[in-house]
Amino acid sequence: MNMEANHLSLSIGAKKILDSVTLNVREGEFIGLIGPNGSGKSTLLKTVYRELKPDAGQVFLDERELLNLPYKKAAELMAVVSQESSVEFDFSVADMVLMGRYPHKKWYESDTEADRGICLRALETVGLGHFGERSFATLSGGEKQRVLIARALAQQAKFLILDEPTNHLDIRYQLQIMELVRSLGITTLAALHDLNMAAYYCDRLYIISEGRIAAEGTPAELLVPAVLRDIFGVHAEVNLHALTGKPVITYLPESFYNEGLKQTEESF
Ligand SMILES: Nc1ncnc2c1ncn2[C@@H]1O[C@H](COP(=O)(O)OP(=O)(O)OP(=O)(O)O)[C@@H](O)[C@H]1O
Repeated sequence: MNMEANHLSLSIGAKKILDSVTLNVREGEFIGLIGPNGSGKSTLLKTVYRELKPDAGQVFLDERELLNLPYKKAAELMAVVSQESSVEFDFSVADMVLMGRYPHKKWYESDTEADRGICLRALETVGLGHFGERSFATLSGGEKQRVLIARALAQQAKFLILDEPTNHLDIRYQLQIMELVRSLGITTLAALHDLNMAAYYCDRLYIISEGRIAAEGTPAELLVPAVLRDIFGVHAEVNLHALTGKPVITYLPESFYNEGLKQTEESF
C-alpha cells in the first residue's frame, strides 16, 4: 500500500500547526517522522488517520482519497497505535485485541474461533500470550502499549501508523517492537523520538519543524551534526557503526561541549 499526503494544512485557533505538509510512504517502506516536541508529528499523524480534518490538502491510500472512504473501509486498510491509550471501560486484554477484528466484520457477526486465534497469536508476538484474561486497566504502561500493538497486528491492516510506539517500553521491548514492525514488511509511518532507533530501522526520514517538513532523506543523509544542532538544538557526534553500517549518534551535553571548547581554546 502507498500513502501520499499532499499539502496538508491545519490551524487550531489562530495557530498554524501544519503548513502544507507533503510526504509519501511507498509500499513496504518504514518511514520515520522525527522532530522536536510540539513540531506537529502527532497532529500530522492524526490528520492522516482521520482524527483531525485538515483545512486543506488530501491523503491518498493507493490512489483512493481517504476522506471519500467509509470509516470501516479506512480502518480495514490502516491500523493506528497512538499515544492516547486511555479506555473508558474496563476491557479484558483479549477484548481489546479482538477490537482489531471489527473492521473485518458485519455489525451482526460475532467473534469466531479464527478471530480468537489471530488475537492470541498477536498477543504471543508481543510477549503477552498469557495475558488475555487480565484487565487492560491494571496493566503497566509498557504492557498496555504492547496490547495496543497486538490489536494493530490483529487488524491485519496494510498500512500502519505508529505514534511513539516504544514510549513506555523498556529497552528489550523497544528493540523487539521495532524488530517486529520492521519484519512485518507492512508500509509504516512512525513518529519517533529516539533518533538512534530511527537511524537503525527506518528506510527514510521526514523531519518536521514548526509544522513544516524541513528535510527528507535517508537516516545517513539527515542525521548529521549540523541538522541535529539546527533542528533539535543539540551537539552530537555521528559515526557509522562498524558492524551495522548505520549512523550512531552520541549526544554531547552542553556542559561537556562548553568545557571541551574551553580546553581547545586554552591549548592554543
Ligand atoms: N487541540 C489543540 N489546541 C491547541 N494547540 C494544539 C492542539 N493540538 C496540538 N496543539 C499544538 O500544536 C503543536 C503541535 O503539537 P503535536 O502534538 O502535533 O506535536 P508533536 O511533534 O507530536 O509533539 P511531541 O513530540 O511533544 O509529542 C503544539 O504546539 C501543540 O501545543
